[in-house]
Amino acid sequence: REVIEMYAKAIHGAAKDVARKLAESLGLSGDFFESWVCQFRINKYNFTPETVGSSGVQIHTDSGFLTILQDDENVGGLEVMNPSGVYVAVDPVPGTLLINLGDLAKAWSNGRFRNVQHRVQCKEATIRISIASFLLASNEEVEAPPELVDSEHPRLYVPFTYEDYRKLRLTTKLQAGEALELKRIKS
Ligand SMILES: O=C(O)CCC(=O)C(=O)O
Ligand SMILES: [Fe+2]
Repeated sequence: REVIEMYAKAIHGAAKDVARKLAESLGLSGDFFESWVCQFRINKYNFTPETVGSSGVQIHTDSGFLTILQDDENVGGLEVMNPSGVYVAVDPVPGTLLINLGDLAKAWSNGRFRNVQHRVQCKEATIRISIASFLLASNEEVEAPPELVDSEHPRLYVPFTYEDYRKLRLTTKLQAGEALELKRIKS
């Protein structure tokens, strides 16, 4: 329990650091993510000879701002979709963490960041374990800061809370980023 608490605290801090640096890369400074929360999921895949070649996790985007993934060091299978729509395998690199951006990053950045689609394929009949830590918003509404909105970059999405958005993804079963388009401001 102590180890998990330490891990959680460190990852939460790292997630907020990375988010702040991403904001800085857009020329913004400020405490945008200070109150944002982190959620963890330990994924265990019981891959068998029958599941080889099939999907362990279907194609999806993560709903939060960013995900820090501690992937299984021995068992590959993660694939991300590149901008041309081609799956690219992300082979495990021991001792590293992987970061990918989710739907909130696209909304918050007014479309500048991309919510990357990914899936997990079963490559071999073995147990695969990964730890995904998601940086999610606080209770407040997520909206692009005014600096990212101008006449050339009109506001793309209505402000929404993460809770509201999570429910939308669940009820519509749109897991690959399409739910965000339901929040798009019609022009
Ligand atoms: O297990 C993995 O490598 C990825 C898991 C994942 O995409 C997720 O938990 O959202
Ligand atoms: Fe994911």
